[in-house]
Amino acid sequence: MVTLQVERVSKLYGGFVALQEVELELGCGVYGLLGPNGAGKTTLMRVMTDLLAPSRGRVLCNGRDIHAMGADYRDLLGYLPQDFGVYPNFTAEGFLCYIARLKGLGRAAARQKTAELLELVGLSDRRKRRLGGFSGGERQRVGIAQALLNEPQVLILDEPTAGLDPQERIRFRGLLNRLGKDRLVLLSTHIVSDVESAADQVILLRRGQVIGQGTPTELLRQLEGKVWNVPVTAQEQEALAARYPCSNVSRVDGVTYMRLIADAPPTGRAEGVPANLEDLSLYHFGQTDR
Ligand SMILES: Nc1ncnc2c1ncn2[C@@H]1O[C@H](COP(=O)(O)OP(=O)(O)OP(=O)(O)O)[C@@H](O)[C@H]1O
Repeated sequence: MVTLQVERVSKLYGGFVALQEVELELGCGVYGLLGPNGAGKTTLMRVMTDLLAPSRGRVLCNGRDIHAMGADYRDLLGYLPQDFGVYPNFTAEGFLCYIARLKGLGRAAARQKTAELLELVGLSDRRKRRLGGFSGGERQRVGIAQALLNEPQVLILDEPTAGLDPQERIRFRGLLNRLGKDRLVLLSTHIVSDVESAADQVILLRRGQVIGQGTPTELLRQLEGKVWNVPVTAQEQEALAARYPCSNVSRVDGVTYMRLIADAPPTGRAEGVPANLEDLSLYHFGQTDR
């Protein structure tokens, strides 16, 4: 089983602290790195791929410093960068074969691996089509396939769901579940629903610091007894919004409900409800997807 340990990693860009004393221990499974824009997710992932040197601290894979491991680490690693670009004139099959050859696979092995991965990401029927005509979701799937060419034990995906439509997101979650069974998968996102159903563990990153790590259930325990569904009148709505963080407003049978985070019931009609990750994101980051 593979493990990754991030040991007191800090990263400074000039005087700006992008990561501060980050400590993490990861094993097999799917980890969702959740944080608002600018929290330091890409920086942390680049440090964990050994593409970026930390200012302080180090990352260990199975107990060995990844920088000292060099090519040995890259053999274990698959990476989908945030700005994954494709060559529009390549077919899906041609592109993957090309990357496979660059990664050192022989011609026959490259073909076989390409066919296998196109099947895994559900693109076999589109293998002869040019990438230039692919949708955002199809392109991301090609990106994931290229990251899997060397059968990595560590798979790092930076914002893999960017630009996916709802259908593609669901499909992507299924793929992640399969991939996380026997390897370490770390994906970053600022979209709460991405980690809600796909991640075994969630890592919360805010202003370069890890402010929480655990299963969604463990993290949600912090909010027990603090989330309220409150029926409101038009007059109440503004005053309550100014006073409490609001993770949702809904309308049912002509009544408006606000979902509020507060230590005590905000009004006499407030009903306590179980917290979800959307509430947690609002609580920690002051923002939701909505
Ligand atoms: N090369 C750089 N030089 C200076 N500052 C940088 C550099 N790269 C990133 N930063 C800053 O460091 C902070 C963290 O950036 P990073 O890209 O890691 O965040 P992120 O959580 O991935 O955000 P996003 O979701 O927007 O990609 C940001 O404030 C960013 O402006």
